[in-house]
Amino acid sequence: MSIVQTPAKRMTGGELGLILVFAALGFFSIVVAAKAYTPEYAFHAYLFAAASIATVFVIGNRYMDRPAELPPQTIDGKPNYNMAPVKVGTLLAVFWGIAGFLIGVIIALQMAYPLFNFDLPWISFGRLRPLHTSAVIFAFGGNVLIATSFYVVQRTSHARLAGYLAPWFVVLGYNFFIVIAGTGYLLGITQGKEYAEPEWYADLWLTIVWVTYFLVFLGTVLKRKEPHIYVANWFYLAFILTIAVLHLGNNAAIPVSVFSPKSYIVWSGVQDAMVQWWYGHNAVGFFLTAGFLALMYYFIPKRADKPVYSYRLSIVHFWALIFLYIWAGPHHLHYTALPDWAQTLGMTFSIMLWMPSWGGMINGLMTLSGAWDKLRTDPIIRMMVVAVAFYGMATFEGPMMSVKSVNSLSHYTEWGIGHVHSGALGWVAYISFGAIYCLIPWLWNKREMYSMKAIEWHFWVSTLGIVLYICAMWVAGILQGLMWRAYTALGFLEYSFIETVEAMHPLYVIRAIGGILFLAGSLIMAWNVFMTITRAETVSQPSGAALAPAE
Ligand code: HEM
Ligand code: HEM
Ligand SMILES: [Cu+2]
Repeated sequence: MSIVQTPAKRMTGGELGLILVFAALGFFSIVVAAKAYTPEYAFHAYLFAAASIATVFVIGNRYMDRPAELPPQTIDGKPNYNMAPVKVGTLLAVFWGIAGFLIGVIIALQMAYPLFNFDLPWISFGRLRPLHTSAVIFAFGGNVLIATSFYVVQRTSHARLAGYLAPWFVVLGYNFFIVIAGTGYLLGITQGKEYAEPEWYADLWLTIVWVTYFLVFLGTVLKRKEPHIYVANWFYLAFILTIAVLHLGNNAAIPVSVFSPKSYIVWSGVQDAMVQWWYGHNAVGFFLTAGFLALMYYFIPKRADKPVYSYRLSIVHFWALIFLYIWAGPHHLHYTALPDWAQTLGMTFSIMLWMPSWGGMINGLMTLSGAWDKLRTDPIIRMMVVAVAFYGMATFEGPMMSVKSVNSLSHYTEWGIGHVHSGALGWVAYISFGAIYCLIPWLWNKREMYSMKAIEWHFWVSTLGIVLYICAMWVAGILQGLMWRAYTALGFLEYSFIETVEAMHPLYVIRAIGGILFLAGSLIMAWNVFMTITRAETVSQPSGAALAPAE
């Protein structure tokens, strides 16, 4: 009789540690819930408690079910990639995208027809607006960035994602932050800082998740089998690191009590405004720009099967972009109490920022040189190239709007909203859609997306939506700005405020129609994603992954 020796199964330090930490957090949350000052805060404490207890059980079950050995780093000499967190992140991105666009459509309708506020505080414009911005930027954009970064860093490093539970903690912990933030807005919990609305406890949680994200990403880069760190990874690293610094600086707040959701920011007066827009502007620069440039640098060359146009240009524009963005924040505070020199500094750096921005655009577009026909034949490439073109447009418009005399017209008007959405819909969402269309077949081992025809439809329907949206907002913005500053011969204001509001109405209706088209396009994408995963033809070697990476 022979005895087969199996290694004894042991809990890893991470499993045991997380079980203990979450058990403690669950207990602590119940205490906080019981003593909370407000029912809304108690609700959040219960959510923390429920999520903590669930996590303890999930980790325990996972430990019971798993073999004694952890998954190997390589199988037959090939890296054993960890794609499950990437899959979940990608699907969550599709889900949150639709949720965020839908809320965008609702607030667009509310601006055209105030009736849509239904006299309910929870869904009034003031609460839904931050829900929209957070859903599209942090929930949709954030999941796209986390999922693609975990995919790209593994493939370009030829290494399995660092950590065993850590990648799951990042994906699920981040999405828990989104739930706390979003439900908080509906219940009226906010610290009132644009794009940084969540209160202190949500911010603390995000800090822990984000540091883990940084460690997982960096750990994977350090394990790499490739001598080079591929350019997309520099952009991801800049994004992760800078967002951490911005988040800490702009949320330096002291809570009233651990039993209260309310906190007070340590900065005061115009310093607070300056820190807020140092944060806000660089959230655009590092979340909505650097992060998505990483997508551009991986998915366009990969899909087009071409190397990046210029390696040198990518280095130059990377460092220039990082150096210049950090100083441009004051362009959000023109003609305020901020010292004049700071405003001029912000304006100057914004104008300089045009160059490295277009450096990136040129590098993205020219990657297609010699393969321009793909624009006609491949709707996925077309979507990504249009995204880069919109990036170029938004980064031309931005420097222009940062010039004080232009800003005196554009500030406070819908022009800003037009600028935001040419960047957001045209650049951020389109490059994300392109990446999702590439990723889904690669992750689920399919030859292609289920329906190319549906991608064509998505492209054209949403392009029409974007054009309606941003043209309406440009007209609205300039009209608004000119009406506000029009004087009569006697020096009185030519228009009462309500007249300017009335003039906006048709343009708001057009914007809402544009938004509905954009939302419709994303629903087509969701259907296509579902059909690809469930119905499309499976291949043993997914087409995209077989190509040599474009290092
Ligand atoms: C169906 C698509 C969308 C619609 C209908 C929509 C609609 C709106 C509306 C009505 C506002 C408020 C405007 C105002 O207060 O005057 C807004 C603000 C905003 N949206 Fe969207 N949106 C959409 C998609 C997106 C996406 C994909 C992003 C980002 C990736 C985005 C980012 C923002 C931001 C950052 C603001 C705040 C702008 C500011 O304060 O200057 N939106 N959106
Ligand atoms: C060189 C690049 C850019 C520069 C210099 C720039 C400059 C500006 C300026 C001057 C404003 C108006 C500030 C005000 O009057 O309140 C603004 C607003 C904004 N921009 Fe840009 N922009 C750039 C690129 C982008 C891109 C690519 C995006 C999106 C992906 C974007 C998103 C936004 C957002 C969200 C706001 C609204 C902030 C708010 O809530 O008030 N920007 N930008
Ligand atoms: Cu800015």
